[in-house]
Amino acid sequence: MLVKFKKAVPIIEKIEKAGFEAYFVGGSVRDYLLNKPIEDVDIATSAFPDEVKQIFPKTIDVGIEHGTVIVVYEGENYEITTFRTEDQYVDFRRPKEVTFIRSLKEDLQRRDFTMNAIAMTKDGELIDPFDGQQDIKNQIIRTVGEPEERFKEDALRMMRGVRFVSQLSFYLEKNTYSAIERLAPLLQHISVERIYMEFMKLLKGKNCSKALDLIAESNLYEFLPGFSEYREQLKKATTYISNRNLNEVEVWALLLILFQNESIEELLRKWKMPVKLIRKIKQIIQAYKNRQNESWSNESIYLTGLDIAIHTEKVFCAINNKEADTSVKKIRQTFVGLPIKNRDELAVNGNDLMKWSDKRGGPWVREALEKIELAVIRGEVMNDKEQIKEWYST
Ligand SMILES: Nc1ccn([C@@H]2O[C@H](COP(=O)(O)OP(=O)(O)OP(=O)(O)O)[C@@H](O)[C@H]2O)c(=O)n1
Ligand SMILES: [Mg+2]
Repeated sequence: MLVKFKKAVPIIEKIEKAGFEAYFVGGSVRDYLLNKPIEDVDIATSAFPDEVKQIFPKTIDVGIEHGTVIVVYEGENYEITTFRTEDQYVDFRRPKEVTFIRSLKEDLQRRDFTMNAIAMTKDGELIDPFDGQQDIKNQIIRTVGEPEERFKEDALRMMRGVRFVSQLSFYLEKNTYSAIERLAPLLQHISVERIYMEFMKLLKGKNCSKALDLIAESNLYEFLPGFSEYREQLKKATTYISNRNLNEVEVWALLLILFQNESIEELLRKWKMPVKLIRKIKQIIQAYKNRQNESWSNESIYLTGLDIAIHTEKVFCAINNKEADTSVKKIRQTFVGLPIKNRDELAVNGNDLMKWSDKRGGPWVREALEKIELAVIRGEVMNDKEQIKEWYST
């Protein structure tokens, strides 16, 4: 068993000693069976939250109403969630209230996909009433029971389904997929924050192209903020992205370039994307426009910045069906060879200029510095105080 599970075994033992059941469940068991690195281990138990709190000296309340208590054990936090059913769903979202139950089987039954509905005992024995292992082996994403029921309980699960296609390169089982086609409009009931989180995970997955294609083919795209008019562009994007290894920022930029949307800012704000990320994507799109007109120069790489220049080149190559490695390497080399990497590295400053010309400060200082900066970058003058002085005064 993995160290991460082993370290948590004493927790399960303590719960069992108190007369309850407890198991490893969810994504950690799935990823373990897939031989993927696991993140946090989740534990499900028949003990109710109050009972869990009585067993452990150090706990944190995070979502008692959902049955989740964090147990702090040997410096680590563990989420312990009481077995529950969620039969009073309202509005196709996760319910406000849940019913706690004592049966593992019933808890597994309300989970989204068979691969996520496998429990593991502290001895590593698997409890798998819905044949999740078989589906993992066949690379199939299948809902537990009726897809309609599972998606109506929580419509975000449709996005989770395509997100797993991207992360795992698995296939959506036929009925699961056709339910997504039918029920896609239910996504309207889900908060943007939750959709955003799933979509970002999707964009980071290695099979992102396929997942975006499914989003375009099913009707999910219509219910992604600002995407409803862009089905064709989305389809096109999937062909550009395929086998390109673009990261999530690059895919966002590529999508927006294809959308040719006037107000990128507005569209991304609908997603509640962090402003820093919005700015970065906008920079890439701006640099892409320049890149369409001329190839990279010392000056344009310097002004764009290495990071943005590389993102831009990768997007440019994807859209123009060019191999990216060589040109990205060239951008790096050019950047390394630049005499200065930013204005602070310039051998002169505003004070020098004022001294030389015996003039008082003003907007001219900035303008002059910018001129010198570009001359240095273009190699017209060395980044050396004396040489700049000479160049400047002639
Ligand atoms: N809408 C949801 C979200 C979660 N789950 C269940 O809760 C588990 C844990 O949820 P979460 O951590 O959100 O997802 P993971 O499947 O663990 O995926 P990740 O690796 O991204 O955490 C899932 O495996 C699944 O059994 C569910 O049934 N329906
Ligand atoms: Mg998880």
